[in-house]
Amino acid sequence: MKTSNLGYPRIGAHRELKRACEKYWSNKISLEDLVETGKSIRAENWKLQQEKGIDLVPSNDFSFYDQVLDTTLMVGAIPERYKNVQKSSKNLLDLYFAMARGLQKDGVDVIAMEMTKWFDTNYHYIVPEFIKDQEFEWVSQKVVEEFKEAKNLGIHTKPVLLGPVTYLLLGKEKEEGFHRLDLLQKLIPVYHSILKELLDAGATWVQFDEPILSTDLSSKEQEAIGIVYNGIAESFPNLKILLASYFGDYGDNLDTVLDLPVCALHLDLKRGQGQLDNVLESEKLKENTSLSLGVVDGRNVWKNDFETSLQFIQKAKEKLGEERIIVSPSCSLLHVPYDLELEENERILSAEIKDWMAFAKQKLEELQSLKILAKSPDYRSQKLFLDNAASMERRGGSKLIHKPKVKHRLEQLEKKDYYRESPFAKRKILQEEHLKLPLFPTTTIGSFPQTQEVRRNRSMFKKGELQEREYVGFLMEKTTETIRLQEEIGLDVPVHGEFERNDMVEYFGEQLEGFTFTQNGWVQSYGSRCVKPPIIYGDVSRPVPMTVFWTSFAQSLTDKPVKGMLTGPVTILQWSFVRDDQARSATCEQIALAILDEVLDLEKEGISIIQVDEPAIREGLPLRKKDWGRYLDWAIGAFKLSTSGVKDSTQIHTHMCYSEFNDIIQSIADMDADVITIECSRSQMELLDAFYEFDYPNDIGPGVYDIHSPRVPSEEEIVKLLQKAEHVLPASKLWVNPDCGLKTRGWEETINALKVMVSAAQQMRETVGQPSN
Ligand SMILES: CN1c2c(nc(N)[nH]c2=O)NC[C@@H]1CNc1ccc(C(=O)N[C@@H](CCC(=O)N[C@@H](CCC(=O)N[C@@H](CCC(=O)O)C(=O)O)C(=O)O)C(=O)O)cc1
Ligand SMILES: N[C@@H](CCS)C(=O)O
Ligand SMILES: [Zn+2]
Repeated sequence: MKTSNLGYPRIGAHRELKRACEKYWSNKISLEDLVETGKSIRAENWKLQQEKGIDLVPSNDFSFYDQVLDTTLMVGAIPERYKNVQKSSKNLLDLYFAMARGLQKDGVDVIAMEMTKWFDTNYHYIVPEFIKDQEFEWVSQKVVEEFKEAKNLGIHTKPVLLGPVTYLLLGKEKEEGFHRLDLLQKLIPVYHSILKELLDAGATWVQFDEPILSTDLSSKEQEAIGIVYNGIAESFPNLKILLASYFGDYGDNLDTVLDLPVCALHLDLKRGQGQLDNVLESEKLKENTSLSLGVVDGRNVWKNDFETSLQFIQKAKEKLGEERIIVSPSCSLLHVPYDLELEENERILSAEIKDWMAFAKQKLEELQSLKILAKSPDYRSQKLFLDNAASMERRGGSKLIHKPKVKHRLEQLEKKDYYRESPFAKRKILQEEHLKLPLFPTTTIGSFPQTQEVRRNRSMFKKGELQEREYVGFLMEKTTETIRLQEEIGLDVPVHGEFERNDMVEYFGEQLEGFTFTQNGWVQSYGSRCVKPPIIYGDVSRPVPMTVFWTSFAQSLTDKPVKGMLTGPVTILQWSFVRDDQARSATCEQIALAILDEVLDLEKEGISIIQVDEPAIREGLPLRKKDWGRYLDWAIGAFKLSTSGVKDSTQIHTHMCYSEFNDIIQSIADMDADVITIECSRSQMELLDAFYEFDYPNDIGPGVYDIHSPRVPSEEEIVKLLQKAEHVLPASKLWVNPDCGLKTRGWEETINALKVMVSAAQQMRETVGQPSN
């Protein structure tokens, strides 16, 4: 029996990589310093995993930005627009960062590659771009270099490669007339060259990640998997292939993978528990194929229940024998924080709840314990097991979890609680009378720049170095300045700016009962950006108002209607670590009621426009279509529950970014928000087509400029986008706003861009009804 890990967090236990990257990007440290930081994080991770008894320690799971972008550079799929950067860069990392972030320097002006969500996680990958005559060549040697780097430290690793089928399918065709899978035959030789070099360097195992196998695949896509892995096995008979899919079971792809001549097949037994029986009972399971049993949850922070895991392991052991079992996490540990031991402040994370949890480092220990216990004939009498069982029992019996009042409130819900009083058409008239907004009303999505100054003040306040009075005074100043600024710029619906928030989810988690949070539980979201997901351990309720003070304060500074800003129940759920002792739908409904309480309090305080952000609704969609209906029922239901109790004259907005709407447009319409603001500029308003074709009934604010870039758009550009929008939707339905919040931007570019946006809206008002050319 072996233990294996699929991947380890790479941002550094104290976010060393984040800090080093950001310093390098602002020319504060040299390339050598940055490279050194990467090297020391890798060494630390490898040594730790070795110390914790992991037999198959991954390499090439490290990344300076993203593992999909690493693959793009590895196979030389560098889009044409970076060729000049490639020629002028002295090193591959600068080219790599230009692809990730765009580059505006020394006369070069090149936009970044698109970024989107990695399956149903809050991690973002850089989308590969392909053309019809795409060529591939082995460019970046990273995978071989890192294998050798570990070897020099005396650690024999298992290199991890993103498999070619998933890589191609996650990309986009940038031209018409071909399908990206047609490129497979050109891509395979590059993988073969790499494998040859890895074998020459002494590699034995290679892990191929093909998480696309947890989604619905066509027979052509399944065939592609067969072609790739039969080909590799044939060309490299001495290579031990570990094929890994995760975030779900293999479903209809199971026969395809069981046919493959691989040394080990990884099963995610957290998301796909039922598949172990299917695999063990299948006549197709090859005699020499081992199973990597993903029993330790790589997507959550709860301590492993050894009894459950050991039952899986024993079952597999009885059927296959000990030597064909590998004990693993369900997926890479990239999605969980580093180390629970760093959580030392009991006032933040109580000892009682900490006892129920395991972060990446603790999960390594769990793998080792499971291996030891699985080898023991009477594991239930072992101390390792008894300690774990006692902890499970303490959690099960804890008084912190169940709140009868919350459960009772859920039981009382009626159908009417999920519906607004009147249909949209009637609400719209009442809202127009009440709000008196012009055509093409202008607004922003909520956050304004979270500058170093804002973060430093909060950090000082949290450390006790700044009194509450001073911190609140500082936030009041920022909010006041921001309201004044929005008035000067001429925005019709100002916001308070969200300066008091560390994060749009964590901030709410900190104020809700049933949630706890961490000091250092950082998880990479994209590139150098991290989030600290709150942890939902019990029934959720809202003890006191969360945003009323700041919204009312902002409203007191202006006669314009200030838009209240909340995060919606599905997004709070999706971006938190969620309790695993009840259905996610039940937890989501509890959060919805807490948000409803806040919505009603804002309304009571005279706030007439309330935005409930739901950027994660699309991301939470199950990976298999058959599961969509059930999810959408409860997710859309939760949003409606959180917003339906208001008066007809109160305008509910929602906001979504990173979303493709075509396949869920009916559900978006069912949310019945009076206004939806969406990310649209990077697709040049293409996303609006879904709203047009569906004849979407309510109002829409298609984002008119990209907030991920410091670039200030021109008025002409925005007018063009708005005219495009007006072609598909009547002017009376359109709002004007950026793609998303402005928290990652600087002040200067924010002010300039908003001025241009307001001016473009004015131009549109003047031309309404006139034919545009
Ligand atoms: C909209 N997005 C979000 C997602 N998920 C969320 N949970 N939240 C989101 O907003 N998913 C999809 C997208 C992802 N986009 C982003 C965008 C930006 C960030 C980001 O900027 N992250 C910050 C951390 C934010 C935060 O929690 N800040 C805290 C702590 C700040 C900090 O590091 N403090 C320093 C001290 C600072 C000083 O003294 O100067 C420290 O603790 O050492 C805060 O503001 O209080 C990031 O820096 O990565 C994430 C996702
Ligand atoms: N209100 C949030 C939404 C981000 S998706 C913001 O403006 O940052
Ligand atoms: Zn957004």
